[in-house]
Amino acid sequence: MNATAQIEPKPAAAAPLIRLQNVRKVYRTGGAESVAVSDVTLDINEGDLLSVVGPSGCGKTTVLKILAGLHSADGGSVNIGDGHGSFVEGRDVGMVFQQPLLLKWRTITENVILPAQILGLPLRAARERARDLLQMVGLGKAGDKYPFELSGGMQQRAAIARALIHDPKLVLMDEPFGALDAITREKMNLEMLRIWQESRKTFVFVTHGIQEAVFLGSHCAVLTAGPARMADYFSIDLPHPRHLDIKTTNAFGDYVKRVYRQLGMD
Ligand SMILES: Nc1ncnc2c1ncn2[C@@H]1O[C@H](COP(=O)(O)OP(=O)(O)OP(=O)(O)O)[C@@H](O)[C@H]1O
Repeated sequence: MNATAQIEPKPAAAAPLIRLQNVRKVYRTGGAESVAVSDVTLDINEGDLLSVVGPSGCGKTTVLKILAGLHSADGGSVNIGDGHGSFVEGRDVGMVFQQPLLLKWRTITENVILPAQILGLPLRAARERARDLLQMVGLGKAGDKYPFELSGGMQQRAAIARALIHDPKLVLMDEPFGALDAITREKMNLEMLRIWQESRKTFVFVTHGIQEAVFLGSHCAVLTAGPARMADYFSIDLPHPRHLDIKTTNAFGDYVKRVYRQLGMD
């Protein structure tokens, strides 16, 4: 070996966008305490789609609220961004809820640009971006319509476009397809994967649906209730693009069984 050869330093692995370590949240009401989340530890890298799955009351929404900066944790640590003020919750988070929550007196475009207006971003650019986003979510012709003219699935697509209008780094989705019928929900799952890949954003997707969690996720966190804790966290190494027939494969079934096992349902 040449003694003068330079040894190139190994590039440092990129830091995760989000690091939760032993996160705990206790709600206190009327002198009573209830542990909503205990001991959640996970990393979310930029560009991941993390599914958070678990039964009602296991603390999924609480984890989202902590990520959104709406609640602080009572224990453990929450690190988002590089710690130098480059991540600002109001600006860098987009949210999608179970209901689309569109303002009925505004057109779809006017609904989509609302977060940009609230943040004081230039409106002309926001309108242009809204046009592109509506195209991306399959609503290219619906910008001038009002919410009542759209189906539930279309309204939820508009809500996804609205969550992306201010170009957030992180998109938090709380059971966004829970109110849709089964067939529309399957279609929205396919759309969701396409939107995730096109937008190149980091998504955290809360669901009760075990199959939905496995189908969508690049990673999956399983929370259990009573006591609320994180039971499992793993990456889902199923190939992309994912089509619905992947659900009939053994590999998909193995991930689903893993979640069932953690929830005591095997
Ligand atoms: N603001 C609050 N004050 C007191 N307790 C709360 C509050 N919010 C949630 N909880 C309790 O904390 C626990 C976790 O609630 P959370 O909403 O995070 O669960 P979840 O998994 O999202 O439930 P679901 O799937 O039904 O929406 C539940 O027992 C709930 O009753």
